Amino acid sequence: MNKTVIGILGSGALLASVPWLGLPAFYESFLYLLCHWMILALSWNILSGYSGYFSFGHGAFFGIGMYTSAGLSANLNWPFLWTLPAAALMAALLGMALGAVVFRVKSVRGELFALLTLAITFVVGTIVLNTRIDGGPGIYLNAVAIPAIGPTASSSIYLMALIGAVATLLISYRIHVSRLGLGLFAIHDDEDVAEVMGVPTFRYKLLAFGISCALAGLAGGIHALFVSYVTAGETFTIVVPLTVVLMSVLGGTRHWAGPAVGAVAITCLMYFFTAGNNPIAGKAAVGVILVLVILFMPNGILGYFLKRTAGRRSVPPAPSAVAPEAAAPVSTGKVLLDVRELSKAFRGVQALDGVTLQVFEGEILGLLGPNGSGKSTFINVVSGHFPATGGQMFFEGRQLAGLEAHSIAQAGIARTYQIPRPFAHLSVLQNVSLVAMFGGAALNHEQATAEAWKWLAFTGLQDKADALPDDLNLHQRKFLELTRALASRPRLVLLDEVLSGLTPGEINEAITLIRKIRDRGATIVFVEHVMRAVMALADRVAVLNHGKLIAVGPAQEVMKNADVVSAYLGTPHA
Ligand SMILES: Nc1ncnc2c1ncn2[C@@H]1O[C@H](COP(=O)(O)OP(=O)(O)OP(=O)(O)O)[C@@H](O)[C@H]1O
Repeated sequence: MNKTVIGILGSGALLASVPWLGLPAFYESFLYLLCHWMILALSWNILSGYSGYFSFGHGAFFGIGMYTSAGLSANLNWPFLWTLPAAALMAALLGMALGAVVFRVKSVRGELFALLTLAITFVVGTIVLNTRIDGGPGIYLNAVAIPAIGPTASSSIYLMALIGAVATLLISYRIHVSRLGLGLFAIHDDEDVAEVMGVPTFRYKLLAFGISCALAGLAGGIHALFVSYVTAGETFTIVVPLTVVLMSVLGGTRHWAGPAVGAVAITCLMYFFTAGNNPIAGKAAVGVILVLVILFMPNGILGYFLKRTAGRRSVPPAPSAVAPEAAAPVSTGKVLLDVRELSKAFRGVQALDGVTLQVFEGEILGLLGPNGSGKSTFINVVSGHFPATGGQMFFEGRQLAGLEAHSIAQAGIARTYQIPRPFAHLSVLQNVSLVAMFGGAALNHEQATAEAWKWLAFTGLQDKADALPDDLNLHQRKFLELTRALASRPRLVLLDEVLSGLTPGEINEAITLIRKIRDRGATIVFVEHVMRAVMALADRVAVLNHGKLIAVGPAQEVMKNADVVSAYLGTPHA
């Protein structure tokens, strides 16, 4: 068991002793509220903070939990503790049913997702109010037997919330340090790239949403007993989502404990002002503090302090990683990628028009063509970034058309982007190790980090391992794209204009590097406008024009082809 888990369990055990200290009941209800808001804020953060899908629907899932526990215990006489798993399950089912539809639609991201989840709160509230679930007068829980966990009724409710808070902290922490957490942070920064790098984005979002909703449902279930009277009007409001967003942003959404810090800070502040008969002043104070935090601590209180202490800590030296051993180039003549009649249309633009092309194992194939001829689209379709509109693609005999992008990455195809698209909030090392974990190499956390160091040494970026992508210059960002592609140990690498924007010296360096990549056993398809690089590297070239393949063969021959000359220079005027 690691120190963090021991710390969480130890603090929980200490707080669990409070009911036996003989303190006034006031302390228990105050501690109850702290735990209650901690569960809600931490659970919201698991989807919204980690993956960036801002949900305003937490009130709906919390409310479903409240009504499930209230209905089952007060109307159907279930023992109260039995109602809690049901509350969590009902909330999770609603969340996952919603996610199963919404997460498939690319356009429902950002503010649209927030609005949609807010609308769900009101829809669920209206249904509950106008059906037998509530029926109008609400549900009373006065007659429900409170499970005797502590010495008194109020201490029992507090202990239930404490157990929930400890469990939520443990779950939040475990997700943060797991593959799921890393995948969610990648989704936060660039979901499309995360998918292309091998992260199963749909499954991860759905799982995070399910866990988040289940915990909100649990908090709702316990809260039903705490308030002992449940009404739709007070449950399905904007208060819960707004408060948890404030708490999480205040504490820091990128840290597993940030929302807990925010929950403690805001609950204490509100309690302080309410106890002094100044609840309005308390709300104003929370607002002012939040504005100050957003302005001066954009990563929240915890993010701010962690950054400061990290700055003071000496950065551990990079392990003495050596670049991977060179494997013998494999030029077997075997077809690695077999593309047949591939087409892609974008509303009226036929970007690829029946392209048939074979890529042989161990070769470097240059993909050429004038601007807008379909080169990047070819890479986008083969890597699964865009679905094809027609045709077939076989990689090592396996059909790629119809596969999701993460499955294509896991099959052994890696790519770079013409304009580098690193994960902005992950360090250079994390950017590379993430791909080693999720891509074709499928390594565990430790192996992936070691693999990332090796490839950073190979591309000369090891001194930048702790930097954020924004701190890199263009040359380094292009090399980071390359390093990420290599860390997945791909059998096919698709390079999209890695040389554009580089100086002549940097281009020479990149040419040497691309040769080394092939010498390590990978097959390369590269899109390039820098002709001296094409001539120096390519075994064969293929030329596209208006989405059609017009020539393929050795570079010297193809560049003399009349169709190619006219595609680049135009047809001579009579
Ligand atoms: N996402 C998109 N939506 C609509 N049209 C697109 C999209 N991506 C590409 N296109 C269109 O498809 C055609 C081919 O574009 P593509 O980017 O593949 O060309 P390219 O050969 O890579 O060009 P360049 O050398 O300038 O990068 C162009 O007409 C382009 O405008």
